[in-house]
Amino acid sequence: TWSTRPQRILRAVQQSATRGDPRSVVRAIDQFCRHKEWAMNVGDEKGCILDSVVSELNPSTVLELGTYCGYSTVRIASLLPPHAKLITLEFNPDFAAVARQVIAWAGLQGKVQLVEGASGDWIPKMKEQFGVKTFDLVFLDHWKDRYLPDTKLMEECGLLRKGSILLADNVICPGTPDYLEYVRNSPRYKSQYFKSHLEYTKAEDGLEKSVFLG
Ligand SMILES: CNc1ncnc2c1ncn2[C@@H]1O[C@H](/C=C/CNC(=O)c2cc(-c3ccc(F)cc3)cc(O)c2O)[C@@H](O)[C@H]1O
Ligand SMILES: [Mg+2]
Repeated sequence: TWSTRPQRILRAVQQSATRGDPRSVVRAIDQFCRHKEWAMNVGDEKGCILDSVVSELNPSTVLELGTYCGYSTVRIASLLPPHAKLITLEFNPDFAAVARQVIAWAGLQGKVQLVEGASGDWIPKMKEQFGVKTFDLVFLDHWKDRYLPDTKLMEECGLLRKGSILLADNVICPGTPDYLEYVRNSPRYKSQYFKSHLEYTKAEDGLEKSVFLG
């Protein structure tokens, strides 16, 4: 096959979605991944939970760990208030290149800063590089064994404030047991599980929403 799956997802967006219309970009990716090729986007069912958390919080500063093709980046950015900023980290240059084009097709490049690099390297530099004080919302959707170390790193770097929300994908499938144990047992978090399904399937999965208590 001449292309990669992310490139085929981008082509589906360019062929089926309307430029500047984020909802049509989300729909095009969901259609492609449900009917043509499965891909690890948060998907439409968990995506609605993501949308409700973002809309309720109305965050000014958002961090996303693991951009992949930019599906959740587009969902989140399309719901942000005018001056809000979303920083999304992606260390695979091919995925980052696709995500940039998906985000641009949705017309959201003004709200999104896609940073090519590893979360472990960039989290300690957020304040000095991007003038970020703290994040109102962090969406974790990168390597599952990195959720916990990166959460501890964000705490150590002072990037979380009383009331910051961590929203984690895949806490059941593939699963993030050490992270779940931490946020559910630490006195510094109030955690809540939103039961759903693995994107485009009937398997159980869910999002964990954890409020940092300071
Ligand atoms: C470690 N620091 C990092 N810094 C920056 N980017 C990072 C990154 N780790 C990973 N990434 C990037 O995030 C993305 C990785 C996501 C990992 N996600 C999954 O493995 C995943 C996997 C499944 C899945 C579920 C069931 C199954 F049978 C097969 C797969 C479902 C999901 O929703 C998933 O999110 C890639 O784009 C990768 O390049
Ligand atoms: Mg995921």
